[in-house]
Amino acid sequence: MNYATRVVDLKKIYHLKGETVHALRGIDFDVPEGDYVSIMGTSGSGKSTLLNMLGCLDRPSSGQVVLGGHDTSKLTDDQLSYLRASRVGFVFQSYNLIQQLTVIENIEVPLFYRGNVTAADHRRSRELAKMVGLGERLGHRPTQLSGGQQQRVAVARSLINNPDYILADEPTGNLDSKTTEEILQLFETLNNEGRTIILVTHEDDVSLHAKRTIRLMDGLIKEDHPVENRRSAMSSGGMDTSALNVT
Ligand SMILES: Nc1ncnc2c1ncn2[C@@H]1O[C@H](COP(=O)(O)OP(=O)(O)OP(=O)(O)O)[C@@H](O)[C@H]1O
Repeated sequence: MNYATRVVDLKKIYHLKGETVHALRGIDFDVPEGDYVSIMGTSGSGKSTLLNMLGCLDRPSSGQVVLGGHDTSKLTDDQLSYLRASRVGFVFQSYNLIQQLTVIENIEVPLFYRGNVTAADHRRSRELAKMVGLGERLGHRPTQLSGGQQQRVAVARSLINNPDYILADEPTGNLDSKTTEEILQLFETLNNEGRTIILVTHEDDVSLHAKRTIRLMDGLIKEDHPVENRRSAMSSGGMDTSALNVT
């Protein structure tokens, strides 16, 4: 089996003003390619800390996160940044779009970290915009878009580098229920096309759309199980996914 990532005895200790916080106390799990995992847990259970490790935003105190064959704890800052930019697609609760840039420019932002942007890249960003239903709004700026549309831009941006997985942090936290369903439908379509998704959420309703739930408690995994009675957000009609180019 191929794995998008493997997490081995992951520990994270923070030192703050003479205090030691054991945020992660020995976490083990694998994410096979094509999985759709929701990470849940009460406030302070370690979700953000784990997300930071999976997103190569921080390093473990001990243990491993293996991504693309690399143990991230062994990489230099530059290597870690490169891995982050090339192998992880991020979707955040607050979209994190650049207000001065258009839809198409926002989708292309991750390419600038990689270096040259080719004509093929421009074609792909247009196709991704179309795939998320924004083909007619390429020149709009974030303030001219609804919350759901902004999150669609963020999803398209997360895919521009053909990442190993999408890491979504409360991606529907700012959206109403109808728009939440639309974004979850988009994730479901992407997962059906083979994309691996790791999603952090507080909401049971959202986690029921994933294939599997990992529940953290006090820095440890309390539960890791397939989702029973999985919900589908798919409605008739579907979506144009021809730009996804899943490999
Ligand atoms: N930079 C830091 N320095 C010191 N302690 C930290 C730091 N970041 C997190 N912690 C502590 O680590 C523990 C886990 O925090 P974390 O933010 O990962 O939890 P969480 O599950 O994401 O919570 P929430 O749902 O409230 O965001 C908490 O006790 C928190 O106070």
